[in-house]
Formats: sequence, structure tokens, C-alpha cells
Amino acid sequence: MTVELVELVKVYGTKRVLDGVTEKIESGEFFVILGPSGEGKSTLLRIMAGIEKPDKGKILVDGVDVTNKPPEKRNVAMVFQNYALYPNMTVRDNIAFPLKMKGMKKEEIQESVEKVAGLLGISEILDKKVTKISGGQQQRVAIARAIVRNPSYYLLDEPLSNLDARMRTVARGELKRIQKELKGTFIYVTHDQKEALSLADRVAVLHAGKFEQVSKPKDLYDYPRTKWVAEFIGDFPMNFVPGEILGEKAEEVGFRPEWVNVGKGELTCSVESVEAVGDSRYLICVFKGYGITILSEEYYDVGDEVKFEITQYRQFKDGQLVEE
Ligand SMILES: Nc1ncnc2c1ncn2[C@@H]1O[C@H](COP(=O)(O)OP(=O)(O)OP(=O)(O)O)[C@@H](O)[C@H]1O
Repeated sequence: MTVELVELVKVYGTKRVLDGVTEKIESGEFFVILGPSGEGKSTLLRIMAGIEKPDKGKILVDGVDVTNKPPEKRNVAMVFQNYALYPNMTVRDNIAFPLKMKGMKKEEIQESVEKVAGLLGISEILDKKVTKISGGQQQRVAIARAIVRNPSYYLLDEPLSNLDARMRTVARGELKRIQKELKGTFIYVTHDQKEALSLADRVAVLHAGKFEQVSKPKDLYDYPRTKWVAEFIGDFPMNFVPGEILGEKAEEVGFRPEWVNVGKGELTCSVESVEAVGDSRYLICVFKGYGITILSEEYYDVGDEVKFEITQYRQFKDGQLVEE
């Protein structure tokens, strides 16, 4: 189902947390909302769930206005950071719970539970107590419980943040597979850009109460629409220097650390510090008085002068990408 956000505004005290969020999320899309802590991601998700009301604006699900509907009338699945499973129940009873609440028949419940457990690879542990299974398994049970009702759309708020780094990578892959199998509309909140860029069909960057950019992951990285996004996305921020020092007309020129050839070209910078990653290293340098970071496969040390050339760049004016 499509989920359409129309000019959503939410104010807490004097803080305008959401200031006109508008976007149409397509049916079957994996849509990730990315932003630093405190930008209002969870607030937006709570509004989509119906737990919170917006001060202004609307939410349409398949064209129907659900803004004033409570969560139980929205047929929405929610998975949050802390799974809040019922500790005294088995995995089976946890997953069955929402169906029992709906008054579904026992046999039907059984069938749905088995099916969803198969999808999530937890059939073997259905009769275990949830306190006796691992964190990763608990997270799958929480997802199973959320999806068993066959909801119209799915809201996930950092559901993998309690897992360790390796488990998180595995769980991401599984989540993506499940989403594809269900053909579900997944709306997923995270502050982790790696997670966003690897899961999303489209990423929406929430900043200052608005979606500052909504794009495919690759476009977000290659064509950040504002300087803020360019600096927020990436292991290191995009480098910015005035166009004139490169002989360009542009007000500002932006280039990523890997958009350079190191060891050739006319430009030089001096190395201030070095950060090694795998078999490459980030050289944090000063270039004509500006701090830049460039990625090098060769070894350089602090104080070295490094030759480089820029292989691609973007032009910016007043903090905005200049479309070429
Ligand atoms: N019920 C509330 N009453 C008052 N202020 C609130 C309430 N809920 C959230 N806020 C404030 O709104 C802002 C956005 O909070 P929110 O939890 O939505 O951000 P977030 O982007 O999800 O952050 P995080 O990634 O840390 O969870 C914060 O400044 C927060 O303190």
C-alpha cells in the first residue's frame, strides 16, 4: 500500500520537530528515514503509527486519510528498538498474541504462526520461552509478531540496534529478503547511514524538520543536494574548497576523499594525520589553507607533501548543489 505524508508538522513546546514533511512512499518500497539523533525520526514514525497526532498535515494510506485513526484501526505493524516480547510466554504464544486479540480461530492462528515462523527461520524454537533464546532470535520473534497480522504497512524504528555488529549485518540481509517476499511497504528509521544505504530503495534524510533529500542510496552519496547532506553522508564528509583555488568559476567545489588520484597531478597538500582502513589510508591534509581528506593506496606519513588530482567534483552555490 502507498503511504503519503502531506505537510506534517509537529511542535513540542517551542521546538518545531517536524516542519512540513511531505513524501509519497510507494507500495512495496523499502523506505529508510535517516538523520542524526534528535531530528524527529521517531516522532515521525509514531505519527505514522497513530500513537501521536500531528499538529498539522495528513497521512493517506492508499489514498484514504488515516490521520485521526488510532493504531489499532490502521492495520500497521510496528517493530521498535526494545522488542517488548512477553517474557513468560513461548515464542509461539508471543507471535500468536495479536491474532488471539483479533479473535481468530485456533487452527487459523496455528497456520499463520507456522507460516511466519518458517519465513523467519524460527520454526525450531517455537516452543521455547523467549527468555531462553538469543538476542538475534528475539528480534526475529518481534518481527514475526509484527508481520503475522498481514498488515498494510510496516514501521521499524532501529529494530537492529540491540544486536552486535556482525549479527546486524546478517539481520539486515534477512530483513531485506523478508520485505521482498512479503512485497511489503517498509518504513524504517535509523541514524546509521550504512544501514540506510544498504537496505533502502530510497533514503529520506531528515534535517531541520524536513526531508532535505529523498533519493536512491547511490544518488545520495554521489549527488548530495545540499552541503549538509554531503557532509553528513560518507565515512568522511565531502571536501569543500572555493572554486577559485582550483581555477573554477563555481562558488564552491565538493569532492569525496576517493574522487582523487594520489601521487600524480598538479595539486599538492601536506599530511596532518593518517587513518588506515584495510589496505588504504585516509590522508587528512591541508590544501592551500583548507582541510581536506583524500584516500590513498600508497603509504604516506605525517608531514609528507602529496601530489594529487581531482577526478570528479560537484559544484555548490549557497550550500546547494548546482545541477549540471
Ligand atoms: N513527547 C515529547 N515531548 C516533548 N519533546 C519530545 C517528545 N518526543 C520527542 N521530543 C523531542 O523531539 C525531538 C525529536 O525526538 P525524536 O525521538 O523524534 O528524534 P529521533 O530523530 O528519533 O532521535 P533518536 O535517533 O535519538 O531516537 C527531540 O528533541 C526530543 O527531545
